[in-house]
Amino acid sequence: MKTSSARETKPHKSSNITWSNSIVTREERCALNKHGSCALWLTGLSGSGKSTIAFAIEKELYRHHINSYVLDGDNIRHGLNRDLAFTEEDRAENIRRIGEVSKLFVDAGMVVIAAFISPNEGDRATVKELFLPHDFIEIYIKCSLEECERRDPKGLYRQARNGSIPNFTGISAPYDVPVNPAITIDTEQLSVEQAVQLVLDYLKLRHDIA
Ligand SMILES: Nc1ncnc2c1ncn2[C@@H]1O[C@H](COP(=O)(O)OS(=O)(=O)O)[C@@H](OP(=O)(O)O)[C@H]1O
Ligand SMILES: Nc1ncnc2c1ncn2[C@@H]1O[C@H](COP(=O)(O)OP(=O)(O)O)[C@@H](O)[C@H]1O
Repeated sequence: MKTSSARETKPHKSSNITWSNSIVTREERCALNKHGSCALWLTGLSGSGKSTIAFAIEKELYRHHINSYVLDGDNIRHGLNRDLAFTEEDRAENIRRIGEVSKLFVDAGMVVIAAFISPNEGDRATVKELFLPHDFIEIYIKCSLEECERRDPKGLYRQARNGSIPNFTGISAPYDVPVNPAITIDTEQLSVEQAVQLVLDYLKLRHDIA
């Protein structure tokens, strides 16, 4: 396991700044929404099924009148994180920023679904520390490299294998398998519907969401 973490990558540069408290609390926002808030953090190889499952969870939560929003790696890299590439440092910064954005969503009273490869255990642990323990739910989207490569939905593995994409996770860049995820979804064994049900069942245990 590598030792770098998102926090080490970006030190706090600002000085002379204070914190302004809002008058409306998270609890009041949740009361207005009629449900609690949390972060579902999906991690896994490219092609493992993160986006597919994230959007399916969002749809199911919507059906249950639960306000949720997907932050998806590819999409976020078109905007907020368009300045970042796939070096170890840029991935750490990518994950740090998404951790902070996810924290804002949770404070806003929503269920945020973050779907990022987030390959580094240290970076994921740093994000986890931003949250109260039960507000951060790490979900390992498990799928063998062989199957991800067979699916190759965007043709990226083929390009990584022929050398036209450097630092490709699983091929030429590492992926740290989560040590103790709250939920493991093996997409070689479970359908998308079963995966969504697993997450919804987990959320039911909290009593305030699903
Ligand atoms: N070098 C390299 N390695 C891995 N992935 C790559 C790379 N280059 C481009 N892509 C595409 O970027 C998507 C992953 O972005 P993430 O922000 O989730 O990556 S990371 O968490 O910062 O590692 C990933 O999307 P998913 O397939 O949905 O995981 C790819 O489409
Ligand atoms: N059980 C499953 N769960 C999720 N995706 C699956 C499953 N079985 C097959 N797939 C397919 O695998 C691919 C996963 O792609 P995607 O969701 O973009 O993954 P990621 O976001 O991890 O790169 C899709 O083409 C999807 O249809």
